[in-house]
Amino acid sequence: MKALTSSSLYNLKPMLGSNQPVAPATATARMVRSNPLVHYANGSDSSVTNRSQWQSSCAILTSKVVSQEQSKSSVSGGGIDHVNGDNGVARVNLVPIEKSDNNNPLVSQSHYHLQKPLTVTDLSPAPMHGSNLRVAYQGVPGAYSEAAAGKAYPNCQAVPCDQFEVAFQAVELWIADRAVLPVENSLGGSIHRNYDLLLRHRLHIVGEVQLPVHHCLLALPGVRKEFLTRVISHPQGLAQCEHTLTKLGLNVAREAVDDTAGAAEFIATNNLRDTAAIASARAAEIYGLTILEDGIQDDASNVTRFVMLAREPIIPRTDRPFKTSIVFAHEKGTSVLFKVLSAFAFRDISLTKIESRPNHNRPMRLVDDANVGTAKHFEYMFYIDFEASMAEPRAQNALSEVQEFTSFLRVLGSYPMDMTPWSPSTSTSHTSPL
Ligand SMILES: O=C(O)C(=O)Cc1ccccc1
Repeated sequence: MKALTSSSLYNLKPMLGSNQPVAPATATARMVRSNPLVHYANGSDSSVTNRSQWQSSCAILTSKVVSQEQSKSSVSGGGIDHVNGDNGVARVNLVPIEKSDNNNPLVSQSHYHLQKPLTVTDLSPAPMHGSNLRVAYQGVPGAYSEAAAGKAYPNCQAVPCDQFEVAFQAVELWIADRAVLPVENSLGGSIHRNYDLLLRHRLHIVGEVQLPVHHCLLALPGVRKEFLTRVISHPQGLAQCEHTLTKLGLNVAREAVDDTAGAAEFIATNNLRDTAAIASARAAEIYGLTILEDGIQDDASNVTRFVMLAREPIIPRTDRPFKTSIVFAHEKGTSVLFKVLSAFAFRDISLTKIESRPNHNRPMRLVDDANVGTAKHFEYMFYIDFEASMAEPRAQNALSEVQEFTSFLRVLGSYPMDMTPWSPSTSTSHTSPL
């Protein structure tokens, strides 16, 4: 059960030329088969491929920030995905191939199929129901991100990756179709490192999932709490159970690892009888651990929000509630934030999130004062989520206005809101995908 690593991606890179539309699927098939895949039943994906209209409105709003990186990715990200549905990476081959010999057993049927001319049907975007969609997540089977992938795309193949960076690259290199990324938690707030990743890469948010997170304390069979000298988990897992661990008398060392299920796997693989993991009940099942304590999160309504990322944006719609995520920075100036907020308030657009984060590219603003010295202020990036679709004129107008006050503005995505009825977490919610 090996997760994708940056070195396994590196080995694939030479095969993934931008003018070789078939290569990614070949690489994927090989990679995916050697990796644990999780198949889910049913589901739907509203991804679309006819996106020229939406891209042009996106382009207006992001024209200030088109980077080299983006132009590169739009070259390799275009092509076949546009004509043949979101998952149809290898169904057509735009490179002319000589007609094959049908009687020749060496020529496979699927190869022959690639030579058929395009038809009108090929040009209409195929509805995407999540089937065969490869969703990259950080962690190993049993991780919450895997459950989030299953909730968003119930029919998907979840592709484990050893780091978030690798999950992003898996999508960029066509090894996966989506990446799933936890971005905030009801207890711990925003997961800032992941917001930074969103900015460093050019993937688009195409969906969100709110997942009730129900943590368990797991150990090898026969191990009792008194034996424990250490608890390991993802930093979010440790933070979300801090008080409960203390209440349970577990004043033992806490150690952070890359993901919750990875912690469970680590204990099982190394036969550690002095260590427990904070992870899901599903992780206990997969790695043969027992549940010492069930539901150890400090707050029963512990929810994590995940976003789904793709190479291309989806076309925003108005027939269901949409959310839009943006990030912006502004040159120094008074009341910019007030003006930005009023652009939404005047149009009755509700904000669901606003957050600032020091700007890595321009961390400091120095203000000289001859008499006193040099004042130093952090420069900030602002992240805003608002409840409107970019297909709505009020959202387009608000962003045009925001653009006037800002030096940098990027639409991270306009996507359907997760409207599933809310229920507190239960241990069964993680024994199988939702
Ligand atoms: O480590 C995991 O399982 C994750 O998916 C990240 C995470 C950790 C704790 C709560 C929510 C998500």
